[in-house]
Amino acid sequence: MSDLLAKPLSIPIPNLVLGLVDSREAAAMSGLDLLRAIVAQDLPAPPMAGIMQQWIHEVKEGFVVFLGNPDQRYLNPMGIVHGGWAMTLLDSALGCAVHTTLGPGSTYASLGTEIKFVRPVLSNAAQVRCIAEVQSRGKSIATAVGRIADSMGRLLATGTSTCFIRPAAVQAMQEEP
Ligand SMILES: CC(C)(COP(=O)(O)OP(=O)(O)OC[C@H]1O[C@@H](n2cnc3c(N)ncnc32)[C@H](O)[C@@H]1OP(=O)(O)O)[C@@H](O)C(=O)NCCC(=O)NCCSC(=O)Cc1ccccc1
Repeated sequence: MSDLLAKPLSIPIPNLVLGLVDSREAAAMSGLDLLRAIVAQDLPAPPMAGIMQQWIHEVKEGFVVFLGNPDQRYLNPMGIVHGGWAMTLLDSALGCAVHTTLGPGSTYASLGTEIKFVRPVLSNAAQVRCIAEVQSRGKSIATAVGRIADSMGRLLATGTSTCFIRPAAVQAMQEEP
């Protein structure tokens, strides 16, 4: 994890195609395949990727890398990037790390995400990177850990998330009329 965070960043923002994946199409794919398709831009990134300037960059089972471009739109009255921006980045990355472990038809939701702000995110920080990994995966609960670093590899924040997983069979029953 630390090696990746130490790499300097110069990755341009992709020309994100924003939208929602059709729910039936999404349900037919594993979480890993769905997220890979979004990274490859074969499927659209969610609308919030454009609003927050945060997007998924790399994905493998139990592991994701998100990138984000903090800019002046996210400043709080104290002139640093609002903590919610970093929280959103971590919550997305931690949730997506868990999503990579799901089979077709399963769904998940974050139950709680905790963040520690180590250094302020500055709007001239160029680009930040968030790396998240699944720590444990049970039948219904998964935990993931992650960290955000700036373009110089300095640690900005750390976080953990607990996610609730709804297996495909249970999800299908809930969707029955
Ligand atoms: C400062 C402290 C809280 C304590 O740190 P300590 O343990 O005593 O350590 P230290 O003082 O050494 O500082 C560590 C490093 O940080 C650097 N640095 C610090 N300040 C600045 C600066 N201004 N600009 C640039 N850099 C700064 C400092 O140089 C050092 O860097 P270095 O190691 O030399 O390279 C630190 O943990 C921190 O900033 N955390 C992030 C908190 C955060 O961002 N929270 C979320 C946003 S709040 C929010 O949105 C809520 C809200 C909404 C609406 C309205 C109002 C509020």
